[in-house]
Parts: sequence; structure tokens; C-alpha cells
Amino acid sequence: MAVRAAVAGASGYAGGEVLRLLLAHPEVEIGALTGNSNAGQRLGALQPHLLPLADRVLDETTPEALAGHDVVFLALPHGQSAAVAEQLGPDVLVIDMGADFRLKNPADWERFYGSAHAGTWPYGLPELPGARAALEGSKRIAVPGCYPTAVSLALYPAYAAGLAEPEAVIVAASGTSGAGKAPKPHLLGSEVMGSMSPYGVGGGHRHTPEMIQNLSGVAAETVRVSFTPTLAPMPRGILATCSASARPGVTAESLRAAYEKAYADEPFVHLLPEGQWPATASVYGSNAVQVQVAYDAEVDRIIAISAIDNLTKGTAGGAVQSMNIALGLDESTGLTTIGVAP
Ligand SMILES: NC(=O)C1=CN([C@@H]2O[C@H](COP(=O)(O)OP(=O)(O)OC[C@H]3O[C@@H](n4cnc5c(N)ncnc54)[C@H](OP(=O)(O)O)[C@@H]3O)[C@@H](O)[C@H]2O)C=CC1
Ligand SMILES: CC(=O)N[C@@H](CCC(=O)OP(=O)(O)O)C(=O)O
Repeated sequence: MAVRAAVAGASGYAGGEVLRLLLAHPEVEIGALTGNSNAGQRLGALQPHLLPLADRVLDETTPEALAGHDVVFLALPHGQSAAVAEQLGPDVLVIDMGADFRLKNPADWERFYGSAHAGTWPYGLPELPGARAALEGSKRIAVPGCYPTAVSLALYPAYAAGLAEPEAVIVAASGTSGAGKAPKPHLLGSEVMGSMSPYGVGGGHRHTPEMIQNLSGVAAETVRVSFTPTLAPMPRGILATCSASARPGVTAESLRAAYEKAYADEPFVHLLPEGQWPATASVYGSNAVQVQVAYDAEVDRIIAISAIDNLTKGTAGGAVQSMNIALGLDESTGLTTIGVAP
């Protein structure tokens, strides 16, 4: 029997991307689609690339509209998911693509999001040690932020193998869809085109505690993180350039071996051949992650770089991958590692 899935926030970027993937998922039947200011609109007017759903009309995001589904995806702004989720029964698989249930430490949530912490759900980054076991059979999943996905997959093997000192420096470039669909002055075409610019500099970005949580979770101690995001003139993609001092005795060979071991059996993470570097264009529209690592002997540092599509592996693809695990389906069902080029 088909898995019946509803999407709340179907008019937004994350909601649109999860619908694109669910349309190609052989086990899923798409149920209710809800919006907020766009309730009552045809989906075809908002997401014209989702042709098979063009004539579906968005409902208001209410418990009644979302009732009667096996899975409900919440693609809502931060802070909006908890109130909706608590009205959905314990037997429904609720997958939150927002931040509400990602962090374990309430103080981190309060500091970076400025409201009361709603709780912590199993974390939808299956590649992290122990994550798959927590997702199997779960009825609640917190999908990671897009930057933490890219950064954690670039750096976790180095920390899990005890090769990196506990202070990581990260500079990551994101496409503009990471900021959502709602109009914002700094995202005007004339501001973004032909320019790259940093934001959230100096430890202010809300994804920093999520990165610390993930890296410290595999390391022998708390990892400190300096994170600088930048906005790149492209619609999709994240390129995360991460570095940390190498522990004494680390060599290029031992580093490579740690990454080969971590990613040998991962269906979506591709450790590139030596000398080849990740590129956002290679993972456009796919759930693949490209990773490369190098040892810079001049400064005794580990340099790890990853590329993802922020909307696919960084949000909706990670959500579908985690749904598959929770439901006992093959993890790769409905997902592709095939990109679009040029
Ligand atoms: N974009 C990305 O790369 C990523 C996004 N995410 C997360 O996904 C979630 C959605 O982001 P994104 O799609 O980019 O944002 P968008 O702004 O593109 O979409 C937001 C969606 O939420 C709906 N909405 C807005 N306000 C409310 C409300 N008060 N109650 C219910 N629904 C509301 C909007 O409906 P309407 O249009 O009808 O008003 C729209 O469908 C966020 O939590 C974000 O953090 C996670 C990882 C990456
Ligand atoms: C380019 C851009 O603005 N990106 C967003 C991150 C998007 C994302 O994945 O994060 P959440 O799921 O936590 O919203 C930002 O920096 O706020």
C-alpha cells in the first residue's frame, strides 16, 4: 500500500523540492498540500516546475488538512513546526525540515533562535555514526540545516578518527535558495548577481551550534567552530571549505584512509579521487555529496571540502532519505546521485 504524504509549506523552496522528489518516489502518494499566505492558490502558479501537481489547490496549514496521512513533511519557517507537530498523532511520521528539533541544548536554541526550545528529535543525517539506528522506526525526524549537512560530512571522519585538533575553521558559500522564497532586499538580483558577500560573520550564524553538536558528537572532546557563510550568485549549491590543525603524527595517507573507511559504503557520499575537487555544479538537483580531503604539510592542517545541493541533500533529499530509513524502505528509494550538467 502506498505511503500517503502531506507537505506543509508546499509553496516554499523546501516544500517544492520535497514534492519534486516525492513525485518520483515509487512508494509515495501525495496527499494534502498546504500553505500560509498562498492558501487557496493553484500550485501550478507557485511551483510551475511541478507539472503533475499544477491543478492542486493549497489548503490552509491546519491539523484537519494534515490529518489522515502516514507522513507529514513540515517545510515551515523556524518556530512554526512545534505547534503543528503537537497536533499530529504519535503514529504519524512527522519530518521537520526546519530547525525546531535539531539542537539538544535548550540554551543553544534560546541564544540563536530567541524562543523557548521545543525539544530534540532523531537527527536526519544518516551518515553520522549512530544516526541510522535512531531513525529506524522513528515517528519524528529533525532534518539538519543545509550548512551543517555540508560541514559535518566534510569534517566528521577526521574527528571520528582522532586526526584533527578541536578547533575547525569553516568558510562556506551558498546559493540564494538557502534563504527561502520570501522577498528580502539583500537577495534582489541586482545585489546578488556578479558578487559574493559574507554574512553572519563572527560566530553569529545559527548553524554554528548545530555544527559543534555534530562534530563534538564524534570527537573525543568539544570542537570549537569558526563559521563564515557567504552568499554566491547561484540558485542552488553549497561549497564548504573546512580546515583544522592536524594532530601530531597525521599524514596524508592516514587522513585519506580515515575518509575512505568512513565513506566506503555510503550510497550518497562520494570521496573523490585524489586531485579532483568538489563542485556544486556536479551535485545540482541530486542527493549526492562530493567530499575531498588534503593534508597541507606547510601549516600542518587538514583541509576538507564538500559540495551539496542545499535543497536536495541539504534539505528535501535528506528528508526523503531519512523517511526511507524510518519506514524500513531502501534508503536510496526515489533519490538520485545523478546531477545535471553543464
Ligand atoms: N531553503 C533551504 O535551502 C533550506 C530550508 N530549510 C528549512 O525549510 C523551512 C522552509 O524554508 P524555505 O522553503 O526555504 O522557506 P520559504 O520562505 O521558501 O517557504 C516557507 C513556507 O512556509 C509557509 N509559511 C510561512 N509562514 C508560515 C506560518 N506562519 N505558518 C505556516 N506556514 C507558513 C509559506 O507559505 P506561503 O508561501 O503560502 O506564505 C511557505 O510555504 C525553513 O525552516 C528552513 O529553515 C532547511 C534547509 C535548507
Ligand atoms: C543562503 C542563506 O541565507 N542560507 C540560510 C540557511 C538555510 C538553511 O538550511 O537553514 P535552515 O534550515 O536552518 O533555515 C541562512 O544562512 O540563514
